[in-house]
Amino acid sequence: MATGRTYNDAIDALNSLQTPYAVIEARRKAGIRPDAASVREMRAYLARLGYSPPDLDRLNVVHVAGTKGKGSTCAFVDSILARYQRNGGPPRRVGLFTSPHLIAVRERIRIASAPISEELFARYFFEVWDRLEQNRAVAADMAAPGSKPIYARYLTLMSYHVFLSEGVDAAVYETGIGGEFDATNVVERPVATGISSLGIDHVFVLGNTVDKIAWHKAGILKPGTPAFTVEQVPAAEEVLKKRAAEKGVDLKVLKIDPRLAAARIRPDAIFQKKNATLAIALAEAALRKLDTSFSPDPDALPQAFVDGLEQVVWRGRCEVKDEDSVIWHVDGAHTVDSLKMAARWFVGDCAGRAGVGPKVLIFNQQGRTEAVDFLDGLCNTVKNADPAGKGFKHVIFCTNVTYAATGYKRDFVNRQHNPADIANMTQQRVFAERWKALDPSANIMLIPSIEEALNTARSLAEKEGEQKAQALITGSLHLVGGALGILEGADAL
Ligand SMILES: Nc1ncnc2c1ncn2[C@@H]1O[C@H](COP(=O)(O)OP(=O)(O)OP(=O)(O)O)[C@@H](O)[C@H]1O
Ligand SMILES: [Mg+2]
Ligand SMILES: [Mg+2]
Repeated sequence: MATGRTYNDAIDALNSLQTPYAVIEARRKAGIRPDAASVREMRAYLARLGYSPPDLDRLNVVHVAGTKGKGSTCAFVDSILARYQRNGGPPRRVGLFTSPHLIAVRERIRIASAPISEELFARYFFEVWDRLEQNRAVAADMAAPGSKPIYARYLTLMSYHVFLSEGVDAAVYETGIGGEFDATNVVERPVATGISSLGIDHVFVLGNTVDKIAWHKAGILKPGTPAFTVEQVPAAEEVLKKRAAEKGVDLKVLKIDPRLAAARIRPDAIFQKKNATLAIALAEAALRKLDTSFSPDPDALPQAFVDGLEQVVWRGRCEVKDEDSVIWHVDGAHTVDSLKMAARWFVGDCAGRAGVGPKVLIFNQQGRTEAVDFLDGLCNTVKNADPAGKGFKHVIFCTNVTYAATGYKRDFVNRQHNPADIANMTQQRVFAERWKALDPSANIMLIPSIEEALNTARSLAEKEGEQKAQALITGSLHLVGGALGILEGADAL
């Protein structure tokens, strides 16, 4: 481990906690999946830090699981609570914990909607590090003494320390993977729980059908805590209801909130209305607990709610950046369903602009072999929306390596993928093959880094046209974060 104690040192130390590719592969082959031991382990680390699960009650946690829309829902809740507080109500300080990060690791831990500073991150990171070292013997029966939790668990643990130390009294938590065995599931008495849209993702860990996946997500439901979800496919809804009943939880399945008619949410799409509906219910449940004078109006949203929904900032999702030669459409979708949403949003936005130039796709997804099946919906949605049936003119498959010359930005170092696959662009070749079958007329390119992919799209646009090219960057939040970092300067947050 590095001897310094700067933010960069903290990120290097954190990266050393990533499970290496070889270990992941060995586990996968042996069929080892996370189980109840992971939450036990989190409790042990919490004890080494000097906390017990009841201490987390001070955070008044709003806990969100789901396949898609978790982060968006959490950002809405955070934004609503922030506006409510500015109007003079509680909470005093709102914390937000999300994953993954887009541009810098510290985005995952926010206070008052802003990522904690590099200084604060470094300080708390090493406080956690030292306490874990000093208290190796504590709860040694629940986690190996001397060990540190893996990356995502470390950040979860650290977030509790940050929020408790900084006087946060309402904290919105996005689960990492699943729910039942997720690191965030050490919280025992959240003030509200929510399950956003369910679909297929993380099949190795969670299972390959939506009912198995629903089982995991329902693991965050807690007796005595108000629980909400949005309308789901029947197989998922059935499991959620069954598990809720087993726990004695009254799970409310929400239809799109009619009060949303008063708020202009972006994008104006059903999926986002579902996220907003869930967020409203969660914020209302949290405020009932935090503010005895709060009582929801069934007919209208308070202004703070409307403002919170309209002014939320949730980067990397349905973003447009208008440059001289290219209009960049940026969205971090990375499942079959969400990529269809992203494609629909892209064609809708292009259709709303005068004089649309050639369409360019920049796509990547690393480490998931099933990602090749993401392409069909993406390709067809764009082709079908065009009166002449034309799809993307240029299709660029790149890696998630940020820069051509210097490689990964520190915050994006990822030891969980096979380095040989990245060097050989193995996955990108499979994508190219599939796209050729889907749309033989497309100009398909393999480009080794995000920086070069953006430059290629720009120079194609400059060479070809009077009209601006329309580029869609999607498939991976790492790709999108890297691209935004380059488009805005590396420290843009
Ligand atoms: N309810 C939804 N249903 C389907 N797609 C959605 C939904 N909400 C958001 N999306 C799409 O998924 C992308 C990611 O959204 P968000 O960050 O809210 O999800 P998430 O659940 O936090 O995902 P992850 O943590 O796995 O990246 C968005 O850019 C959008 O394209
Ligand atoms: Mg996910
Ligand atoms: Mg997320």
